[in-house]
Amino acid sequence: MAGDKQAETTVPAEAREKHAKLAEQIEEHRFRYYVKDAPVVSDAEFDKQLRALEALEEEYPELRTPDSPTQKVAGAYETEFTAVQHRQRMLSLDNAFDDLELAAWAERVHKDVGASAYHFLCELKVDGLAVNLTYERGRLTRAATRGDGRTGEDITPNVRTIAEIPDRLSGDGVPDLVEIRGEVYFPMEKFEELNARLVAAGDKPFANPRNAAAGSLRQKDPRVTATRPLHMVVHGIGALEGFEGLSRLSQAYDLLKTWGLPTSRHNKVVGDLDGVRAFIEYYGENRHSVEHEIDGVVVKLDEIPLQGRLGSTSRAPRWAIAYKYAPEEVNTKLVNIRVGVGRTGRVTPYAQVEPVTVAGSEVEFATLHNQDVVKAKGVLIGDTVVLRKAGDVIPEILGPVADLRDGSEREFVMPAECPDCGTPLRPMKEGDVDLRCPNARGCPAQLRERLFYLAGRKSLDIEHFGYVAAAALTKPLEPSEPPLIDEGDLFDLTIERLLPIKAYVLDQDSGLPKRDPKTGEEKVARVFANQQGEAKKNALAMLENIQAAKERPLARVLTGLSIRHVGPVAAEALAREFRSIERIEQASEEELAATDGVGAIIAASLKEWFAEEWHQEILRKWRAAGVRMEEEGSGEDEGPRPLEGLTVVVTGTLERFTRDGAKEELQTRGAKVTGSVSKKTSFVVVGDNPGSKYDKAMQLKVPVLNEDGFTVLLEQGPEAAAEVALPTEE
Ligand SMILES: NC(=O)c1ccc[n+]([C@@H]2O[C@H](COP(=O)([O-])OP(=O)(O)OC[C@H]3O[C@@H](n4cnc5c(N)ncnc54)[C@H](O)[C@@H]3O)[C@@H](O)[C@H]2O)c1
Ligand SMILES: [Zn+2]
Repeated sequence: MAGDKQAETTVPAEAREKHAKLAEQIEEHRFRYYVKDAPVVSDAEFDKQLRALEALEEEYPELRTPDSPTQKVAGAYETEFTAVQHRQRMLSLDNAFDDLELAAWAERVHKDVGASAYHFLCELKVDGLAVNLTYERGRLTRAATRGDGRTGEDITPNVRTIAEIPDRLSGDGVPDLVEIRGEVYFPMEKFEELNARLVAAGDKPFANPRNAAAGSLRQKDPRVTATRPLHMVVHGIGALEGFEGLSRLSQAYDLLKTWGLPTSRHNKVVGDLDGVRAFIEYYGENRHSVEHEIDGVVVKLDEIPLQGRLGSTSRAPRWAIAYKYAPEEVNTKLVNIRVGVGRTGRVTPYAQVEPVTVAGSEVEFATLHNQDVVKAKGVLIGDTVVLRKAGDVIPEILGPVADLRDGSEREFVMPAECPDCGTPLRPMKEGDVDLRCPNARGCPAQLRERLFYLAGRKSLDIEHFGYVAAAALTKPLEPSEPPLIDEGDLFDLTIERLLPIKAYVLDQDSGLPKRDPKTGEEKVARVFANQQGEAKKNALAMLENIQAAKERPLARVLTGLSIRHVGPVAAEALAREFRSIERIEQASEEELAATDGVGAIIAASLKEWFAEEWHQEILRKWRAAGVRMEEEGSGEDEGPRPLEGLTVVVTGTLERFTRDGAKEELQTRGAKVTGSVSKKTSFVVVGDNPGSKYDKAMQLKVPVLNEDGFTVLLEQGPEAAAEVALPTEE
């Protein structure tokens, strides 16, 4: 405050207390994280606390004492491992949470570097734990954790169990002594398996893969570590003796690779900050195509002599910065595990959590797949859990924060009966993990999901026919008889039947009634009529759109029948090959299975579907209502099919046709289009940059057509095309 000059020297007691409390909390979290490998708050929450402490010290610099958590590399604890000294200190990294902070760092570097030319080395920030490997005369003599940066824990026997880490360096120029720094990580795809094993053995599961890496490596018995699929990536060099002339870190990595060390294939040297930004953006979008979890990007000055000139603070080098991505993991409470009924009757548990915001959206539900997955994850109802939302992917629960349990948590029990219709659940086939409600016709939930799918984009695409309508038509509160007991009467719906309907307004994600945010009551609405009892515009539009949907192509109608395994792609294949529902029904299982893009499982499923009497009834009603049951132009008035019997491959870029366009031209003339060249191929059509298919055609002496030849094939047929085929060499 302006007039309060004197107060600046003394820190208010309140701030001092707040500082002490925060510092203590942070130390506690670090202990749980680095020693117990079981943090109780998310990294984002931890980072927030640390930033709050920094802000406090910014305001009252007196509080920034050397033993403040902001000034230290975390991790000086008494543990079960022998303490060992690092030859050179292992530092932490300063963070940038946005482009401004990144640019400010680059600005400082630019100033400090002076007139020298320099480059940025971009690396991925691997989410694991840091290790220091000492090699003497090429032999691994010691491995240690980071600890407080000077003293770490001796984990040599544990590290020796990691296959990727060489016991002996190979190749030329191996130095007398070198400290290799890197990150040990646990692959995401093995994580659930590990937790399943731990839970089965009565042990505590890990909350996320980073804790699994740390917990697996820091085992007293290295034989346990040996059973864990740990990996490592190198990200630095400490002490180095008997080796001269390293000028660039990127080149040093190349050298380490020749010695047999696991370096990263994702590193990139760039000339300026825009290059760094492009790298950050690229991996922001492709975060999950990397073999390990990443929580950011580390940008380093590549020139080693310049690194030396910039030096380090007490906890981090000035020549590097960690750019952190938005966190994808949060901790929240698992309020309940519910079960939902899908379109094919599959009953799946899903998690209901205390609503949290993660990766930019509010999450209240997360998938749990099936009852075995719930067990494997080791989560209990009432647990604090780690929830992960990666990009557009459906949110999932990673694992429980077992250390926060108070005994009130309870295990999830899969219900024995369908939550919607009460029918006893059972697996479809013996040995299936998934349970199903076998009441396919009468289960209102299954019908609701089928109708919603049928009205959706992939099928009949009926505008104004959404989830709420699907629910209202299948399980209204009033009248007691629903207008639809299966799909059969869909096209005969009238506005008179819709007007009296009152129903819950359902939420599409959970299938639960939405609640009024003020009263908390479940929302009930007259779905199709306004307050005067007249038809809503949307209701009339929906009915109109239902009528229009009768004209949709055969493949879409087929998709809308919700035949198991028959999605849009299989439906396309069936429509193309058989051209009417009747012919699909009459085809033998072998004929169906032999169709490109169909196969035995779909063939069997089709046979099963047609065998149901109520399915036949749906087809009869739809046919009577005028729904398209045949491909346009099929049957009697089918156009000429001059390319019937030919198999054609299209490869490379054509000028006058898109790939799909070329395919369609061929298919409407009766040719079969496939993706690979064999002896049975009649023609290969090649555009620019045709690649290996062209070579294959040459090898097998299959006639090859260029774009002009392709036009001849379409317009004049196979004989004329054969005349203009390109000469096969030799
Ligand atoms: N949840 C909790 O309770 C809790 C407690 C303590 C710490 N943490 C988390 O741990 C992290 C803080 O730990 P920190 O101080 O070690 O800092 P940091 O993890 O932010 O950065 C330093 C570390 O990054 C690692 N790293 C990964 N890839 C690297 C690369 N390519 N080049 C260089 N280093 C690389 C190194 O091990 C290095 O020690 C934060 O993410 C924090 O949220 C969480
Ligand atoms: Zn049911």
